[in-house]
Formats: sequence, structure tokens, C-alpha cells
Amino acid sequence: MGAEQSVPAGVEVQPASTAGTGQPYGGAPDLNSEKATAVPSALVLVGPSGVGKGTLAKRLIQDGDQFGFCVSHTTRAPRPNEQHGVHYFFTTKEQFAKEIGEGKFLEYAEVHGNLYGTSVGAVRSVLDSGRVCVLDIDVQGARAVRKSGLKAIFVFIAPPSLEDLANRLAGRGTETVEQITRRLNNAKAEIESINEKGLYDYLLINDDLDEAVKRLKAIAERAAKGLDPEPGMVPERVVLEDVSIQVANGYS
Ligand SMILES: Nc1ncnc2c1ncn2[C@@H]1O[C@H](COP(=O)(O)OP(=O)(O)OP(=O)(O)O)[C@@H](O)[C@H]1O
Ligand SMILES: Nc1nc2c(ncn2[C@@H]2O[C@H](COP(=O)(O)O)[C@@H](O)[C@H]2O)c(=O)[nH]1
Repeated sequence: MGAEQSVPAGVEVQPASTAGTGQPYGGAPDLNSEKATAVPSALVLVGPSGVGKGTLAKRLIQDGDQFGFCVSHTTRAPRPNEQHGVHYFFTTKEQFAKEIGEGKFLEYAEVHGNLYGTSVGAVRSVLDSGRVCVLDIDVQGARAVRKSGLKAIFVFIAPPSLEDLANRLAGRGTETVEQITRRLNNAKAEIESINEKGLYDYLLINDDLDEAVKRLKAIAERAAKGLDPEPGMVPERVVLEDVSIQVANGYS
């Protein structure tokens, strides 16, 4: 997968042959469940920064032993409450670039000015524990995971409005005003990705948190039985237009 992705500007990737393994990571079929072909290995949560992906993932993982969190790598500085190996594997840009060259990542991307990536090892470690792997990644990552062949259900989490999104980001209190502005500006294009045919299986508006958790569990249960999305839950134009209208009118 790593070999097919474009490299973010300023990141110098060492060729795999000089970096250790000699082979960049080649795809995800070996990560897929052998139990039943229809059963997904991963639940991929995508959506703008501050929409509540992390909160939803935490609730899914806390409420049982069906799901495990896939710990990503990032070059972002840790927030005061974040622990290495729990929330992220915090690393340097140089080390990240070296590991891209080694084919360590299923996907990686530059997001809001930092590098983030899902390692094959992080996915495997959750799958080895017999759980469905929950990924909290951005849109670029979602596209790459789709292409990788990993059997996954892709859920786009949308905010009730861009005003709510701004309030949540500000309320979280982890970013500066400049960083919040950058993330909100990126949110518009991210939300518009729900129009990309075949990228997402479900669109979930995270309005009331308990209701959103309930719906996410219903989505996961349906997927675990190998069932296709229920009619009306797949992103469709009629649903998307509502959100597009918010993008156009709600935050400009
Ligand atoms: N349904 C909800 N209603 C109100 N507040 C919410 C809801 N869901 C999450 N939040 C709050 O919004 C803030 C952002 O949530 P969270 O950190 O989970 O977002 P995120 O999508 O993971 O963000 P990022 O992509 O930046 O990691 C948190 O303070 C969280 O408590
Ligand atoms: N492509 C990837 N995106 C990721 C990954 N891990 C997190 N993310 C996304 O980054 C932004 C910002 O996260 P934050 O923790 O700095 O607020 C958010 O949209 C995450 O979903 C990853 O491994 N790959």
C-alpha cells in the first residue's frame, strides 16, 4: 500500500531496499478475517476533526469486547492527557519517513500539518486479539484503506451543523484558535467527500451522543452478520444535499 501513496511534501522516504525489509507493504488481504469472507476486519470512522470519532470509538470499545482501537502513529505533539501507545504512537518526522520506506504503514497521510499513519502491526495486533479493529482516520486514509483491500465498513461521521463542529472543537480545548480555524477550513472538503461514490457505506450524524452510539452499534452488528447496509443508510444524494447545504450556508 505504502508504495502507491503519494508522499507528503517535505518527507524524505528511504527506499525500502536500504531501509530494512526490502519490500514495501503490498496490501491487506492477509489482514482479512478467515472466519467468513463477509465479516469485516475493521470499522473505519471518518469525519472532520472534532465531530466525535474518538468519543464514539471509545464508547464502542468500553461497552464490550467486540472492538479494539487501532493505535495510529503521528508526528503531532502529545496532548496533556495522551499516552504513547494508547492514544497514538508519537514519533518524529524522520522516523515516520523511514518507516514509510520500510512498508510499515497500511496508509499514511498529512492531516492538518502533521503526519498520521495506520501501521499494519497496529491492525494485526487488534485482529490477533479476536476483535474488530476500529480505525479513526481522515478522508485520505479512508481512500487508501479502501484501495488496500482490507475488509472494512466505512462510516462517515457528520456533525449536525458546522456551528456544532466549531463549538465541539473549541470546547475540547486542545487546539489553538489558529489550529481550530485550519481544522474547520479543512472540514468543508472532508464533508464533501461523502459524495464520492463507493467510499462510504454509512453516513451517521453525531447529534445526540447516546443515539449515535446506538446507531453505530447497529451498523457494526449488521456488518458482523455480513449484511449489506440497510436501505436509506448508504450515503445518497438526497441525504448528502442536506449536509452540503450546511457546508454552503452554515460556515462561511
Ligand atoms: N454527540 C456529541 N455531542 C456533543 N459533544 C460531543 C459529541 N460527540 C463528541 N463530543 C465532544 O466533541 C469534542 C470532540 O470530540 P472528539 O475528540 O471525539 O472528536 P474527533 O472527531 O475524534 O476529533 P479529531 O479528529 O480532532 O481527533 C469532545 O470534547 C467531545 O466530548
Ligand atoms: N490518515 C490518517 N488519519 C488519521 C490517523 N490517525 C488519526 N487521523 C486523523 O487525523 C485527524 C487529526 O487527529 P488529532 O488526533 O490530531 O485530532 C483526525 O481527522 C483523525 O481522524 C491515521 O492513522 N491515518
